[in-house]
Amino acid sequence: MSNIRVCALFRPLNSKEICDHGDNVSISAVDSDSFLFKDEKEEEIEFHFDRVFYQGSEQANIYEFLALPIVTGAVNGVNGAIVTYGQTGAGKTYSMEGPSIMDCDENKKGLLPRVVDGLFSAIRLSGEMTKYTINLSMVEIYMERVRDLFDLSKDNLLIKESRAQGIFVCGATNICISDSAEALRSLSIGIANRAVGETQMNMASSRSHCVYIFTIQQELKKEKRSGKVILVDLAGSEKVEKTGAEGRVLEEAKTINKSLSALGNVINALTGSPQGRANHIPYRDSKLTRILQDAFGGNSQTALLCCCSPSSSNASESLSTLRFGARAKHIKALAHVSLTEDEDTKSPGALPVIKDESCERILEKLRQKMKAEDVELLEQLFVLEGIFFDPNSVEEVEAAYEDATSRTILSLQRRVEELIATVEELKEENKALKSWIRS
Ligand SMILES: Nc1ncnc2c1ncn2[C@@H]1O[C@H](COP(=O)(O)OP(=O)(O)OP(=O)(O)O)[C@@H](O)[C@H]1O
Repeated sequence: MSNIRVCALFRPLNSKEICDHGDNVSISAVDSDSFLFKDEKEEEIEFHFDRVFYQGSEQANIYEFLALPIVTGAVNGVNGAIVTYGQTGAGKTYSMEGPSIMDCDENKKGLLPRVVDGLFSAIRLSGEMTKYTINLSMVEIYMERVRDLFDLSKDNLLIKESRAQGIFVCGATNICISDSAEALRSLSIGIANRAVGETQMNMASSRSHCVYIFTIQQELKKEKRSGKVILVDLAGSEKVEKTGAEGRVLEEAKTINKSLSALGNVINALTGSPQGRANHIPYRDSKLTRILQDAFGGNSQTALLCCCSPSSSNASESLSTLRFGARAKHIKALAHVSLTEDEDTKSPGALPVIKDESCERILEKLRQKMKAEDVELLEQLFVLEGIFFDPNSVEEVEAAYEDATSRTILSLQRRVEELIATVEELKEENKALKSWIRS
């Protein structure tokens, strides 16, 4: 069973599209989960998704189908991510925020305010015995730098991993929210800060990924659980580099392309894993995939909303968005509950025992396969790279080891190149000195 939901969304035609191309659309609906798409050569391709939201769909229906299961999961300790993908102007931010995060018509409210309401109503329904704490952080990824949207002075944050928190943005402001109104106020501050940062850097919001992280901790007697919902409004997926862009715009486009490709590669690796064998998943190839690691891996539920313009004038970009979504639909992963550190190490429950056994089994296999000094090197590299993780398989350990060693080899190669250059410079200097002495 696949625990990723992939939906396609077609926003209404806008006035420019109508003015330039009339009401020519590239899609014709078959039913609620499939449609025919006409590409630029007028060839028809049939697409199937978990659900298709055609023009005029209700925001409430998108939330209920795509996000509600993730909200319910997060309140029960299962991580989840909701990602909007598509070209600039395709409706990603509208789907996420609605026309405005505050003061918005109830029907038009986007996923974010609905997720907030959903979290608090799930908590209300769960009874008074359980104590919940919800924290919110908001970061933006621009040119592979992670910036805190609650504190713009923190503009190059690191992504780390710990047993207790899983993947987290180190040093990001975490706001404890106690009700929907407070959450919306905080979100609107983050969104306003994003606009301030854009002006400061002369950058458009469509060129950065915006990441909203809700962490939900629950405590019942001595039992603690934690789940999180990550919402990502991705940068525009359009192929800017083909338009002859140069300078910073080209650099931005390359960086966005790289991170979206990394997202695609992670999806491919998850999709292409042969049964029963853990593939190496290249989460570390971009900040985006690293932040999403525990939302795309085993412990997660994922939702991808592929936003498209219905206009035939945008057929090429819409096709690439739909292909991305179609590929993602094959992700297979098993959701399970996150236990906090206390429970992880102290509880006599089944999971920690399984983990200990599997760790011991992995170490034993490594000892058989590798020399003692290699195992030691592996440990040192993990400390150097700040890798703390719970290996689920020998393959995972080996993949991380390969990652760390290839980066070390790369940096050693660079050092050797630098030294060769220095030797060449010294030789030249030596030659010059010798001829100066002779003359
Ligand atoms: N479902 C929708 N219903 C009505 N209008 C919409 C819808 N989706 C998008 N729009 C309108 O289309 C325009 C572009 O949408 P939006 O800003 O969400 O695009 P985007 O994909 O987030 O672009 P960017 O990458 O530039 O941030 C907005 O003016 C928005 O109001």
